[in-house]
Amino acid sequence: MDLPLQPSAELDLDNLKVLKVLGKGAMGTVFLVHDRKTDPSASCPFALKVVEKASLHTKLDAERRARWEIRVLERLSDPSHPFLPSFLGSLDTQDFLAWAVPYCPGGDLNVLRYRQNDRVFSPGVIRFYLAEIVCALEHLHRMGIAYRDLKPENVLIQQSGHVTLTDFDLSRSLTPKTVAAKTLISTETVEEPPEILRKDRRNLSRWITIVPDNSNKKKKGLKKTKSARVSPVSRRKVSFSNGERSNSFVGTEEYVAPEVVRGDGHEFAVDWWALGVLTYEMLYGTTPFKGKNRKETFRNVLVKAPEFIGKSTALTDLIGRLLEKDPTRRLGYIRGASEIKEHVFFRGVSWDLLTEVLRPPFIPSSEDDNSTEQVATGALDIREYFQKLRSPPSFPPSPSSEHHRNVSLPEF
Ligand SMILES: Nc1ncnc2c1ncn2[C@@H]1O[C@H](COP(=O)(O)OP(=O)(O)OP(=O)(O)O)[C@@H](O)[C@H]1O
Repeated sequence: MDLPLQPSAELDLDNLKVLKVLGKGAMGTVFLVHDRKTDPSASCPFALKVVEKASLHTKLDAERRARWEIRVLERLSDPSHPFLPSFLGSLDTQDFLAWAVPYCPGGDLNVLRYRQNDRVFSPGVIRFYLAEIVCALEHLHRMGIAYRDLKPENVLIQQSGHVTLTDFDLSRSLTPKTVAAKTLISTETVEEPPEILRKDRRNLSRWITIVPDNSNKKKKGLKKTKSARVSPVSRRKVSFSNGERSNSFVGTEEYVAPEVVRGDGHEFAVDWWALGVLTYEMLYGTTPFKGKNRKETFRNVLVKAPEFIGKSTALTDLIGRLLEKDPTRRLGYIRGASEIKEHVFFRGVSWDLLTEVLRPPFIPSSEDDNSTEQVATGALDIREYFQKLRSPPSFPPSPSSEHHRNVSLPEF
C-alpha cells in the first residue's frame, strides 16, 4: 500500500483529521487519522500517537520517553524491518507531541487470543507468531536496543496478518555485546540499585512504584486490561549520556525478568525472558508467575519454577529454557536470537521467507474493529478532540462520578 506521507515527514496538525480513537495508553492517545491534503478520501489512514504536553507533568518521565520513542522509531526506519513499525512523521507544537506509524487493523495478540477456543493458540499458530517476534527482537538487539516491554498487547497485527511490535518508550540503548570465548561482556554501565534497596530486597514494596495505566479501560469484551508498568522508586530521575539512556520504568509486572526484580541491571536477555512468559501465556492462557498481588508476582518470578501441564514437548522445553532465572544460562544469552531459532520447536521454519507466508493464521477483516471510540469522518481535528475531553460537563457531576477523580493505588 502506498503511504500518504513521505518517510520522516513533518506533520501538520491542521491537516490531520481523526477517523477513530484506536487506543489510549498511559502516555498518550492513539488515533486513526488521515491527511486531508495528501489523502482527502482517507484511503491510506495511519496511526498517530498523540501526547498532550499539558498532561505530561503528572506522568513520570513521559516527555522524555515520548521523545525517546520517536528517536527509536526513526532509527527503526533505516532500514525498515517487516515486523517493526516504520516512522512516518512527527509534530511538536506548544501543546502536542505526536508521531505517525502504519495502522495495524488486526488488534493485538491478546485480543486475538481471547477470540480463540479456550483462549489459547495451537502450537502451529504459536510457532508462526513467535518466529516473527524473534526476528523483530533480533533486529532490535542488533541495533543495540533492548525492547523491555514485550507482552501480547504490544504485538499488533498488520493488515497482512504479520506482526508489528509497538510501544518503544521503555526500550533502552545498550552497547551490543562482544563475543569473548564463552563469556559475553556488555560494555554498558550497569545501573546499580542504591544502597538502601540492596539492603532491603526482601521488602519489594519499598522500591516499586505503580504506574497507573488507563488503556483499554472502557473496552468492552473479554480482553484483559493492559498491565501496569512498574518502576523502582529510586530511579525516577532519568539520565541521558552519550546517547545512552537509563529510564525509571523497568517493564510490566508479569513479564519482568528476575534480574530486573533483583535490580541487577538490564541486558538483552530480559527480552528472551519476556518471550518465555508470552509464549507460556499463548499456550496456557495465563502468565506463569502471576500472584495475588505484585509482591507475590515478583516473589514467584524470583523463585517459582513455571508449571507445565501434560507431557513435555518441544514447546514446553523452549519455554523452560527461556524462563531460566539465571540470565547467563537463558536461551539467547550467548548467541542471541540464533540460539532460539535453532531450537527444535522451530525445526522446518524458513526464517528468510517469513514475510512470504501469504496465509498467516489470522487476516484482519473490516469487522475487526478494535477502536475505542468512533468519530464521524472529518468531524474532528486533534485539538478539538482534546478540547472536548477537557470541556466541563454542562451539568454538575453526580456524587457517584466523583470517585473516578482520585484513584488511590493499592498498597502491597
Ligand atoms: N499502529 C497502530 N495501529 C493500530 N492500533 C494501534 C497502533 N498503535 C497503537 N495502537 C493502539 O493504541 C493502544 C495504545 O498504544 P500504545 O501502547 O503505543 O500507547 P502507550 O501510551 O505507549 O501505552 P502504554 O504506555 O500504556 O503501554 C494500543 O494498545 C493499540 O490498541
